[in-house]
Amino acid sequence: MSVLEVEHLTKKFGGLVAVDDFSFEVDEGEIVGLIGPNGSGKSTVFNCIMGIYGVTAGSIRFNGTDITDDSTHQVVNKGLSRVSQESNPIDSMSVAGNIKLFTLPNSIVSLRGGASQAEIYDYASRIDIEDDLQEMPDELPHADVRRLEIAKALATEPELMLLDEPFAGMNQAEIGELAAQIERFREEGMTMVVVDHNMGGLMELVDRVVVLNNGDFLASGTPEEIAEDDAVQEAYLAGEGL
Ligand SMILES: Nc1ncnc2c1ncn2[C@@H]1O[C@H](COP(=O)(O)OP(=O)(O)OP(=O)(O)O)[C@@H](O)[C@H]1O
Repeated sequence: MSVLEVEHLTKKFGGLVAVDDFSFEVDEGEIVGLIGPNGSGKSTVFNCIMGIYGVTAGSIRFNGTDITDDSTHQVVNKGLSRVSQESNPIDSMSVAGNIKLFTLPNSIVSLRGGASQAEIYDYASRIDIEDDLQEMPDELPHADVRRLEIAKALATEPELMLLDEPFAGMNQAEIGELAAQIERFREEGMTMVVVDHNMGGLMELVDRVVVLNNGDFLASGTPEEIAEDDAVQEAYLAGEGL
């Protein structure tokens, strides 16, 4: 069954068409790679799914329910979470505090709530930063700051996680470790869409790759098929290559 169905999605910024009648689906338990050259619309697709941008046209369904016009808060409550390209921890709060913030009820009148220490430890240990819980974010190495972003997303208990360039700035060993952790999330039952510029960290990880070019669907297939696809090669020729 499809967990996520994006149909004929279009997003315009003034006269600029960032996403142009783009459709794709994600099945339960899949890890799908969403790739495309710089500026092809990948992050905009994620922002539309998460209710951060209103869509110009098209529809988005999650577990069969229309979420096209939902707010971000509603989308997260339904079981979707996004790890953004930028890390934005609150530097005056510990790693544990940053994770807890994502578990607090979204209401100004709530005085209680949020995850217990044991739950926070559990979220952190799923991405191997449980030893960093008392650290401040600006004391952490880059890879752990990125892992904190993932822990924050895990803290909303997502069924489907959207990861925007999770491997950016990581060295080969860190990429391998993170890929193994993402694989573990799948074994725990999570479905994922991973955005990247190229196939680098994705080749071994994803079941299927969807390629965006100029905001439009270009190709879909296994990583091997996509690596050999002539249209994809051509789209990347002007850029950094696959
Ligand atoms: N908030 C915005 N306002 C205006 N234009 C935007 C906005 N967000 C994105 N765009 C434009 O939409 C197009 C798609 O951008 P987007 O960031 O989605 O691409 P991308 O594939 O994620 O790129 P990258 O790989 O470089 O992150 C680009 O031309 C970008 O300049």
